[in-house]
Amino acid sequence: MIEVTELTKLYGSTRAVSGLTFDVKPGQVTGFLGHNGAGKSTTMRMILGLHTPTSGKALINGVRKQDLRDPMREVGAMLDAAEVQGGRSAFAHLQALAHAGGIGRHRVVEVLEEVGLAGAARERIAGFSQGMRQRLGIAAALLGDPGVLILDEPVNGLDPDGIRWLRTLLRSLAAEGRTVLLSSHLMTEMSLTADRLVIIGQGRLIEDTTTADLLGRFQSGVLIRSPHAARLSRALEAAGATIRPANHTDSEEEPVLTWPAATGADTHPAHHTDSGEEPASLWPAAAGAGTRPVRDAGAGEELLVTGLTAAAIGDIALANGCAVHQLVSRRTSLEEAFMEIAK
Ligand SMILES: Nc1ncnc2c1ncn2[C@@H]1O[C@H](COP(=O)(O)OP(=O)(O)OP(=O)(O)O)[C@@H](O)[C@H]1O
Repeated sequence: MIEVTELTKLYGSTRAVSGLTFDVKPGQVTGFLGHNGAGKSTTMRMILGLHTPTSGKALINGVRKQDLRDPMREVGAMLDAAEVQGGRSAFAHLQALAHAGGIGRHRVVEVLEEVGLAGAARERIAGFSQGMRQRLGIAAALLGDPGVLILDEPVNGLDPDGIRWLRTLLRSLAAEGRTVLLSSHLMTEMSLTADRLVIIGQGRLIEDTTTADLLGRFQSGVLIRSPHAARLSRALEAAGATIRPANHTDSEEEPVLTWPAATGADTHPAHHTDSGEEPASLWPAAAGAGTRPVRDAGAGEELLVTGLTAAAIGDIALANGCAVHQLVSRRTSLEEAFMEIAK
């Protein structure tokens, strides 16, 4: 278990981490997401006792890392795989670490097997690819068979096979009841690996949620454009659909998709005052959309419909005598969603 409470780190005038609070629970893979410079590495370094917090605290199994009685067996970490000295062999490197932690030689053999480096164990690290270095870093983290694992950008440099291997490894370690925290700036990869997502931006917490919840908010939808948008919207909603403006605007109005957790804004629709045409109740505050009423205007604005297939939408439009000028299935890319959330 990792507990981060009101953690703050200032580097001179740079506020790298700001009042960050979240838990990382055992039995799950937790993804720690943020753009470059968001504060992920700084947070991990504070959890690992390598940097001193300006304020707040970060605990592993209820105590600070430096107060753990048997640190290597309680927590394993990989921060920067490139830092490893290149002159030694992988075996010699791991054996030195094992020796320092009072861990037997047999464990070195085991972890080399586990990360797929047994065949390269006697080769000098200097000749390793970035992916091999990542595997070696993960082997080092696993040496003490720890209950808590902290990995900074472990996917970097891995090829697709390596990424799949790592995903399976981390999920099985979590299934054994371990606490697994890994950072990344790749939303799609994290969504495939992590059960929970802690997303930060500029050192602050933006989201702490399950991956399933986040994916649900960015589910598939169908983009439609109709000169009878209001009538069609009513018919679609009556059939159980949720409708919101699509994630762009080509009018002079403000952008329509905002992310409430990022802005803290209350995005519940306000009554439309300039046309008075449609009640705001047309617009459920679904998925945190910055919503506004639908108007029938020219070719109509682009709307994102969720909860119905494109075929069902077409049938409903026909049954209600609504022309449709565009009907396109769309899946919001998770990277797009992440850009929106974390900006
Ligand atoms: N030792 C340091 N001295 C001064 N500023 C630092 C130091 N370490 C990090 N920073 C600054 O703190 C902020 C957070 O950096 P950090 O490396 O924690 O972010 P990150 O999310 O891990 O980014 P990346 O994915 O690029 O590693 C950045 O503005 C960075 O420049």
